[in-house]
Amino acid sequence: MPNVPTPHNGAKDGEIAKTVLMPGDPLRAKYIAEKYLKNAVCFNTVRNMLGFTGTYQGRPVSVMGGGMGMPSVGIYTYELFNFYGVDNIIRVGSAGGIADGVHVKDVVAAVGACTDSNYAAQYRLPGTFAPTADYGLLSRAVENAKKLGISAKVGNVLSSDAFYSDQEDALKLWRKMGVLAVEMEAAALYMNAARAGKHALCLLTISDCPFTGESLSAAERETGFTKMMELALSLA
Ligand SMILES: O=P(O)(O)O[C@H]1O[C@H](CO)[C@@H](O)[C@H]1O
Ligand SMILES: O=c1cc[nH]c(=O)[nH]1
Repeated sequence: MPNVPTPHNGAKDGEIAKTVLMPGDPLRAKYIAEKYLKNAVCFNTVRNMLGFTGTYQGRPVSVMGGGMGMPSVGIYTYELFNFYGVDNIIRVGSAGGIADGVHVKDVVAAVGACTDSNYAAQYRLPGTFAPTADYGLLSRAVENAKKLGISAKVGNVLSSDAFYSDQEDALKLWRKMGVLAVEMEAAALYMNAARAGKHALCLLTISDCPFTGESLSAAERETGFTKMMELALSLA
């Protein structure tokens, strides 16, 4: 591959598996590699955006941080899909629960990702693009969740550009549209996958609920998402 390594990823051709799990936090990537992967080898330390390849139940899988927000995840996923030959990226993120009945530690699978971002403008479409999960990955995630005894909530999420928004009522408006949770990357991941003809899925664990004040600590966010991680690994 003439484009690798890249300015953001030190991996050489062949060092990254066809399926990549992608948390925002590179330390969550390290945690997943150490806890679940056999013979994990670190392929990237550029900007401390750690990436590892190993095997899970005998199958090759990589895990790499993607950073926070759509510009960051947009760079890493673009390079993985287009320069490293990756076929599947499964985001394993944290999110704020906004719909009634969504609580901390719940697992959410994002069918679609609404967004307040302008990321799609680059495609110059004559309308509005609907960023969606890959149906094959999503349907397998739903099946595997049942087998693993995980009650995943499946629905729409919001990928927002602002964690701290000046628009106080924004989340109430998305909630009226049935949106389950808010995070900051799925829409760009789904758009990059669509444009590259590849596959993506966003799995989330609810870390806080802005309307009720429920919240997990930073340590629980780094390590406490085992159900989601095992579900994502089952898709590799
Ligand atoms: O836990 P991660 O995967 O980083 O996801 C969520 O957490 C960050 C904000 O705290 C944003 O990146 C948001 O999408
Ligand atoms: O993006 C995020 C992630 C967690 N919680 C939120 O409220 N927003």
